[in-house]
Amino acid sequence: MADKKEWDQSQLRKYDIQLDEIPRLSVKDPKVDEFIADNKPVIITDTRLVASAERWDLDYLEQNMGNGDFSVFLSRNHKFKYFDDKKILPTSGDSRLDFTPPTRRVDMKLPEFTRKLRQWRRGEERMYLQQALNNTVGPAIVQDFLNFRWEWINSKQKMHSWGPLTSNLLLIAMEGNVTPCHYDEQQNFFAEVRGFKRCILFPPEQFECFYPHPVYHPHDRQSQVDFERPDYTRFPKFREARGQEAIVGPGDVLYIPIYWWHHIESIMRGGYTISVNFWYKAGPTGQIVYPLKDHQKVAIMRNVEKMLVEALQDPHEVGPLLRALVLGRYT
Ligand SMILES: C[C@@H](CC(=O)O)C(=O)C(=O)O
Ligand SMILES: [Zn+2]
Repeated sequence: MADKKEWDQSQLRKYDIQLDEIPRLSVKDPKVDEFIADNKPVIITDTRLVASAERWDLDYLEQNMGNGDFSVFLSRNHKFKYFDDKKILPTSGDSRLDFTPPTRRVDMKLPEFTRKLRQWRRGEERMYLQQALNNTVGPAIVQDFLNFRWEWINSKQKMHSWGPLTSNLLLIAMEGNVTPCHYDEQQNFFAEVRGFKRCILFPPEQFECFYPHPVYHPHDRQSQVDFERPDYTRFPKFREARGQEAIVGPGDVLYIPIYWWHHIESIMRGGYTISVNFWYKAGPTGQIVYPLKDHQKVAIMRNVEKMLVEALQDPHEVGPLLRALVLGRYT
C-alpha cells in the first residue's frame, strides 16, 4: 500500500518555473550509473549510505556532537544566499563595488543551537547550521560517520573517476529555510537524514537563464535571479528556464552533478531537516573531446572572466571590452 504522503503542495513555495520530475531509481538499478556517467541528476533510494545517522535528532546531536564550535548562519528572512567573505573588497570610493552580506555567520556550540532552535519565535533571525564534519565531534558521531556506507560511495567515486572527497557538510536547517539557486564546482551526493527538502535543478547549458554574479563578486556562482520575485527586465532569459525537481526524504540520496544549478528548500511546516552532503573534486579532464560539454564552457567563461578582471584591474572595464570584442564581430 502506497505510504501516506508525508507532505503536500501547500508546504512548497510557489515559483513560476517549468519543472519536470527528477527520476527516482533504486540503488540496485544499473541505470543509476548511466545517470551519473552522463552527469544527470537522479535520486537513488535504499543506498543505506547514511543509515547510521538515522538516529540523529536534536537530543542525540546535543549529547554526542562534542564541545566544538559549529558555523551557524543567521538570516532576517528565509533565504541563505551563500557568499565568499574572502571576495569582499575593501570599501572603495566606487559604491558599485559595495557588498552587504545577506546573512551573518556565528560560532555556536550544539546545545546553544538546539536551545535557540526550540525557543525560536517568528520574527527572530532564522538559523542554518552548516558545518563540515571534522574530528571535533564526539566519539559516537565519529562512529556513525565511520559507519556510513563508504564502500558504496567509494565504488561510485572510482567507477566514475571522480577526484578526492573534499568534505562532508552537516546541514541542520529550520523548516522553510531556502538555499537560493547556485552551482558548485564539485560532484555532490546529497544525503537526506531527517525531514524533507525540495530540490530544484537546472543543467549547465541554461547558464544564460540564471545570470550568475561576476566571478570576482562575493556571490560568485550564485544566480542573481530572485525566484520569488524575478526581475524579467534585467533577467529576461529566466522565463526560458526549465528545471527538474524532487522532494528528498530520509534515506534518499540525490546526485547533484557538478556545475548543475540547484535551489534547495526545507519544506514549510515540516520541522527541522538534517542533511549530509559528499562533495568530490572533478576527475581528471583527460582527452578533450569536441564538441565541448556545457559545463566545460562554463569553466572556460570563468577563466576568461578571471583573466580579464586580473588584466584590467577594474571589473567595470570587462563589459565594455567584451562588447567591443564581440558585437558586430562574433555576433
Ligand atoms: C548546502 C546545500 C543546500 C542546502 O541543503 O540547503 C548545497 O547547496 C549543496 O549541498 O551543494
Ligand atoms: Zn550547492
